[in-house]
Amino acid sequence: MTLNPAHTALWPAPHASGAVDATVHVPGSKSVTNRALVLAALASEPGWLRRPLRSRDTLLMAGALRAMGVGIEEGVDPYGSGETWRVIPAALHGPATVDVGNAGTVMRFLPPVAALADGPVRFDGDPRSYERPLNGVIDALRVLGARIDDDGRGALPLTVHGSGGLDGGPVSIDASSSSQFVSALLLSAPRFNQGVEVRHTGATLPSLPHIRMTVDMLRAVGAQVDTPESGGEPGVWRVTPGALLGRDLTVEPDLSNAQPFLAAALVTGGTVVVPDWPARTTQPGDRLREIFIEMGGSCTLTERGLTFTGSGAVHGIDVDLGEVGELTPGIAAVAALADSPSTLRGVAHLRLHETDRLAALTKEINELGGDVTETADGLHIRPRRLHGGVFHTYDDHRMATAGAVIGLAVEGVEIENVATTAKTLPDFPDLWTGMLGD
Ligand SMILES: O=C(O)C1=C[C@@H](OP(=O)(O)O)[C@@H](O)[C@H](O)C1
Ligand SMILES: C=C(OP(=O)(O)O)C(=O)O
Repeated sequence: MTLNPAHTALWPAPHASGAVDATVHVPGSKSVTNRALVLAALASEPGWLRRPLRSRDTLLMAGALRAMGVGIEEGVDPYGSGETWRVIPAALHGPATVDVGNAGTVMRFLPPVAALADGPVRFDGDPRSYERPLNGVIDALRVLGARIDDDGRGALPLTVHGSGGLDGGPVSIDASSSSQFVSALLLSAPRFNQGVEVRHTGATLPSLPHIRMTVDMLRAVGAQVDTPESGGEPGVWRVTPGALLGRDLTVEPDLSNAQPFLAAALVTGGTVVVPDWPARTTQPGDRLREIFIEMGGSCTLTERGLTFTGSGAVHGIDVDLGEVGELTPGIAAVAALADSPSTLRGVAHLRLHETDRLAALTKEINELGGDVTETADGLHIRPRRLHGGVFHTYDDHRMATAGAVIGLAVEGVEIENVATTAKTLPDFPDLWTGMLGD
């Protein structure tokens, strides 16, 4: 076996010589881009995405929809709003093959779309994608009328034998391992004959803001959705069948990808401005305005964007991150540099993300001299004086950006496979050195 040099290469994480002072234009949200692509593909007329994220996860989503017959024309808006994709819906069909990579959004959101296609759609992906839970989607689709061939593990690889439509109706699922099970069923449901009623039966439900994002985006394209928050039963979402509109949507910056840059301001006592930070959003990254303030920063949100400033002091935090799990690696990195211990709770499901993030953060921070222990549902982090060394990333974009944050404060940190940031932020190394003025 030959090793891919990109995966073994070490990237010397830049050490900050002083307080950062930068404006960072953060590319579009992965979660918004991939939902918008699915909804536009299922609409009854063409739609546009402005400033979509162009990264591995979103290109996989676009490629998969194209394989099922959808037209996606990539272009640049002549009037200056940047990259624009035109999505032209079509009758969905197999045979098709979908490479999900290791994108949760692709592996979960597309099997319901494939059930609406006419013909077989084969799903495969990176080795890690075989280990990520998909049972909630597979079992639910079978209840709703789909035929699926899998190997019985409730995971990839699998083939959805689409018959050009799906009955839909009521279904119960345990989405405690991923909110994406709920989002997946809701996104395609306007096209199911009876819509859907999804009832979550598990004890916990992670990443609620991402389910709200699904509901908001469905409503924005004309779907009727009843939710627990709109007076419905707790743990139950209903989508009425109906045609979806083609819309012109400008994608917000990815606030979870803004995290390492805000963290840079926090740990160096500097200032980072993120233009176009939305005044109102369902993105979980918006919670950083509270969390990083509690950890020592301050911020103002104006028409210019978010201005985040570190005070020079970094404090530990005791916080439940269940709703905003994808922020955990970046918060753990800051916590390792703080002046007091931290407890991060509510994120047991991170063991099933891109990698086992709780194990990976514990091992990598401890190998730099840290003192992190795993708990049943999170991490306990006692800050120690850290030293340089290799920070392994396990093909996890957020491990790479977390390591870069530590590298700002600790000399001699080298990130293995920084190229893995291409999953959601291919420009990361350039944006990072640009922020530091190199
Ligand atoms: O729906 C989405 O866009 C996402 C939902 C969350 O997944 P989980 O609920 O599986 O954590 C989040 O962690 C992921 O990065 C994106
Ligand atoms: C968990 C994540 O991604 P995915 O969409 O692959 O689940 C993430 O981006 O942190």
